[in-house]
Amino acid sequence: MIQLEGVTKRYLTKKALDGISLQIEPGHIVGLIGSNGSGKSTTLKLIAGLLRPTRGTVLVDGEIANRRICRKVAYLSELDTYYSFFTVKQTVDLYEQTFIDFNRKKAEEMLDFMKLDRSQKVKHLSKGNRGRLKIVVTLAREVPFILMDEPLSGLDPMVRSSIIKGLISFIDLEKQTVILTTHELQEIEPLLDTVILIKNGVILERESVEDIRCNENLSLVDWMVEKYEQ
Ligand SMILES: Nc1ncnc2c1ncn2[C@@H]1O[C@H](COP(=O)(O)OP(=O)(O)OP(=O)(O)O)[C@@H](O)[C@H]1O
Repeated sequence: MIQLEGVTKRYLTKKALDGISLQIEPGHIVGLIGSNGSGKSTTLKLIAGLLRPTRGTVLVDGEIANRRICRKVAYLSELDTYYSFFTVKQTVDLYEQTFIDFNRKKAEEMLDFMKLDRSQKVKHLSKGNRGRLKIVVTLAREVPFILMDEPLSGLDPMVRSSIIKGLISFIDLEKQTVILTTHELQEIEPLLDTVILIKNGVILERESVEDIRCNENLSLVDWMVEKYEQ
């Protein structure tokens, strides 16, 4: 389980998160949504143990989230963090050597699914294909928590839906919890079961996607706009 209790994060004078509390139970796919600068990436980095809260606590399975939490958490950064002179295969090799939980067979299946050329250098990949590679190496890790910051960024609209459908088959919801941030609400809607809406570092709402669709009869985009305007 992921627990944030009264978490504030300041960057020098900027308050990115303002006393948020949040609990995410295992086996969910949660979307963190909100406008630019609302605090989504900061929340993921805190759970990944890459940042420390200014105030409050962040627990992953009861453990304080610090750098060692990467044993339990796979994190897909919004930035390109790979060695550009490595090939796709060498990048996957590096991940396999770094993480004992890395499932090479799953990675190979995903490389095929993503239609990635194993011999191509990362620096020669298109932005969309670099995005696919990030998804492969993140989801090939068999860890209880998967955090993805803008996993659809750079993917063209024609492939987003099919990649999202593929993602579902590579996630084991019996054992894994996924939290992702995205602005591609329309495409991501079928993947999510819960959304958490952030505005100015504060959680505005948390709701099940099914309730938004069936009870409120709204798309995710319309729901977000409505809540933001209130
Ligand atoms: N390293 C940093 N130093 C100073 N301010 C930062 C830093 N990182 C983020 N911020 C600020 O903190 C706030 C929250 O940023 P964050 O990246 O978490 O937002 P976000 O919701 O992920 O935005 P986006 O949708 O644009 O990716 C923003 O105002 C941002 O400018």
